[in-house]
Amino acid sequence: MGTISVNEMKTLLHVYFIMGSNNCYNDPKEVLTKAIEGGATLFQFREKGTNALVGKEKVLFAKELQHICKQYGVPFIVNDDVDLAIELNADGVHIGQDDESAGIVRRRIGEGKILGVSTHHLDEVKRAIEQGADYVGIGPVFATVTKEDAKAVRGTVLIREVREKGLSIPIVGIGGITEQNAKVVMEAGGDGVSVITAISQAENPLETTKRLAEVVFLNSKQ
Ligand SMILES: Nc1nc(C(F)(F)F)ncc1COP(=O)(O)OP(=O)(O)O
Ligand SMILES: [Mg+2]
Repeated sequence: MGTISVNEMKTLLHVYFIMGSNNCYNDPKEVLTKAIEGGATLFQFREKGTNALVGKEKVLFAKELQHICKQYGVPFIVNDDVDLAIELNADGVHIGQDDESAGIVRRRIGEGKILGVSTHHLDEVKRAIEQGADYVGIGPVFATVTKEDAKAVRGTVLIREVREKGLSIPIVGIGGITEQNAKVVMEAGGDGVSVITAISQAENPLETTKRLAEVVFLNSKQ
């Protein structure tokens, strides 16, 4: 199987739920199930930070969430941990600027897997494209409560800049995104929004995801 098409990747990025065990008050398996039933189009397993699971517990937890994604046909992406992604035969990986280079990770996972890269400047976006990324995460768009070492809030400046340069790489915004502010990400040229807290700590993850999906759909360029 070759790399995913740009249009298919853009569709998958519409409502990109990201979660780890330490992002939830309630049962993470229940939260993920509700988010998918509410319309989440892609899931990223991001187990890191305070009280994150490690070792065998992390692998078992990842397998449980991967099983839920498989039941609903939602691709399962692993953050940072390329070895775990390969071990689980995950649908892809997401790496940051401090991880292995995108070129090396692309060679390790092969052409048929999804490769996402975090970017904060135009040169990082161009390098990600050259090295085989299927999408880029751009942020933090708004202040984030989740990522302890987040970079400066950038708004949608870089999303606009990438589009003004005529680059069609699929883009997902990240950082403090909610149903109230998701529209600006789409208007700037984003293909979707990635969300942790707004869904993982929602009173009703299904309804919250549904409303977020509606905002994205109404403002999607596709
Ligand atoms: N995890 C992410 N997912 C995305 C996605 F595009 F998928 F929305 N964009 C950005 C990040 C942040 O990635 P990174 O800079 O490595 O930090 P961390 O590993 O702490 O998440
Ligand atoms: Mg990372």
